[in-house]
Amino acid sequence: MKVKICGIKTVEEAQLVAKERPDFIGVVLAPSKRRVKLQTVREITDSLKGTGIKVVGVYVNPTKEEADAGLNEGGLDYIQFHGDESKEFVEQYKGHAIKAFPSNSELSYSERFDFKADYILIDSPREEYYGGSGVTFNWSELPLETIDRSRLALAGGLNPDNIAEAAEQVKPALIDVSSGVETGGEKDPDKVRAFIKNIRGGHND
Ligand SMILES: O=C(O)c1ccccc1NCC(=O)[C@H](O)[C@H](O)COP(=O)(O)O
Repeated sequence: MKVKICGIKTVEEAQLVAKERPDFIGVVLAPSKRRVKLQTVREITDSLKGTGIKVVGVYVNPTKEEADAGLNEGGLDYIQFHGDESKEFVEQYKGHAIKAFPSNSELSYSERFDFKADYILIDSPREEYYGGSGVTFNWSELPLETIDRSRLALAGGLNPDNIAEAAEQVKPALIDVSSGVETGGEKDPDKVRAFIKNIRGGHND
């Protein structure tokens, strides 16, 4: 099970979180209290070179120019499409694509998994925010027997206290968290450590 710590805002925060050895770090380029500039993204990706940690840029309905600039100028490994992007748009980024859907999407699970993205991320229900809301949904609504669990990414209100149960119940390929490992709006290394430990059964490796 891979882990993504999302909403990193500075090189310093990236370095602190990297010590806990997540598989992915996320930076938000969409309108958000966590939004960062492309220049900062480049500084973060440069600072993580050689660590093996992949950097994911989170966008809501980007243009092709914006997504391409994220990969080429920002040095991103993946683009996370967190809006209402079409199948055709997302497919252009196969090999570098995460497609997020709110748990209350109008699309069926089978339609969501028809998107040719590397991961299909199921997040909190869409209400006020597109993402990073810290709101949990009922994991038992996921049709685990019929979806491609090797591409399933789980997010939405996860934290060090509920992650062991979520991981055990859902067994996704990727787990994504933001609010649940923050204190006062900043990433909290102790919470990140506890979160990853509770997924990896006591080992941070
Ligand atoms: O984090 C944001 O502010 C954000 C804003 C707009 C679109 C997506 C956003 N975050 C995407 C993520 O990948 C979060 O990690 C995911 O939504 C889970 O967030 P949380 O419930 O806070 O753990």
